[in-house]
Amino acid sequence: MAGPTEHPVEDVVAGGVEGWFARSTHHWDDWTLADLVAAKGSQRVSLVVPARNEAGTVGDVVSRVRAALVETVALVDEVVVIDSDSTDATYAVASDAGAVVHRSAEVRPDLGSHPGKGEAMWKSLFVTTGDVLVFMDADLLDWDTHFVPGLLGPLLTRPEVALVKGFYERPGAEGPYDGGRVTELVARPLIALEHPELAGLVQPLAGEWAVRRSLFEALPVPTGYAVELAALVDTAGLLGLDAIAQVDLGRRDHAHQALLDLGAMATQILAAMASRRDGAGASGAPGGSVALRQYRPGPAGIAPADRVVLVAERPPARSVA
Ligand SMILES: O=c1ccn([C@@H]2O[C@H](COP(=O)(O)OP(=O)(O)O[C@H]3O[C@H](CO)[C@@H](O)[C@H](O)[C@H]3O)[C@@H](O)[C@H]2O)c(=O)[nH]1
Ligand SMILES: O=C(O)[C@H](O)COP(=O)(O)O
Repeated sequence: MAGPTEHPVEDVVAGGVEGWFARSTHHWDDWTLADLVAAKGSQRVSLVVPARNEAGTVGDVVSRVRAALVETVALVDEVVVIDSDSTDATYAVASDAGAVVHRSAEVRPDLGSHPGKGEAMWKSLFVTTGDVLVFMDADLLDWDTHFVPGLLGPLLTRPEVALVKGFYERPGAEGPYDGGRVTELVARPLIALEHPELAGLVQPLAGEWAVRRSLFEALPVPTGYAVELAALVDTAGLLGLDAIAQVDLGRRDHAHQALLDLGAMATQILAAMASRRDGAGASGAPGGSVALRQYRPGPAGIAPADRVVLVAERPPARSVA
């Protein structure tokens, strides 16, 4: 039986997406390291790794990138871990591996502190020196250092590109290009409904992406997990779709969150898109939260489990004194 979405895709997705995909989709080995070091010139590159309780994996991420891209070739100028309120040994492990480590809450304490990945990324703008920032998750299990030069390729060689998104094969229950549960059930449907121009992005939620500082500091930044989709939507709105490119990075696997935790991530993404749709709060004051009621087994049967999901956004960093 045909499913409800099985119409010819050309009837549904604007033709512009196909053109963008053809123009703006690259492969990580389209450039050699020598090409990229030459194209980099005097620009500075910062690798930023937001990390919350990633003591088991962050050391490997830092030490491998440093060995391949800082010590062997001069492509990355600094490896900065933003410790996002970790309660484990993330700070010490990352520092021992050679990263410059900052606790998110201690960066610009005058601006206050919020929990969340987006907050850590926003705070990175105040402690990094790169003209280009490359973000990478700290919980990577199956990955390689070519992710970083791959993400830099379009930024260093195409002046019109301001944001580069990674994509990869990722082992999933539904096949290698299963985007992940929130990607398939929240992000892609939202893109279909509200931002069909972004439908060419293979992994819109990927944590591996690169951006020019001049762009990232002009964007409002959700403090939680909506930072990725918001950056895509806001970049396309500000600079147009051709400011975005994507790169096939090969294969990647990461640690998986529990379904109910992904419910909180989905809530943050839906809130950020609602604020953009309704024109309220895209650069709004911090402090917003939503009560998410979920259910778990309790001693007397099913029991509600309420969690407070933070949906605050930071204003563009360049608007902050
Ligand atoms: O409060 C937090 C939560 C997470 N992280 C770090 O952010 C990275 C990604 O977090 P994770 O919980 O592994 O995210 P995923 O479930 O894998 O979510 C995917 O989808 C999210 C929504 O787009 C992206 O933010 C992620 O990078 C992407 O991997 C990791 O290094 C975390 O340690 C923080 O720094 N602070
Ligand atoms: O990208 C996503 O959708 C989320 O990170 C969840 O991914 P997972 O289903 O592979 O855990």
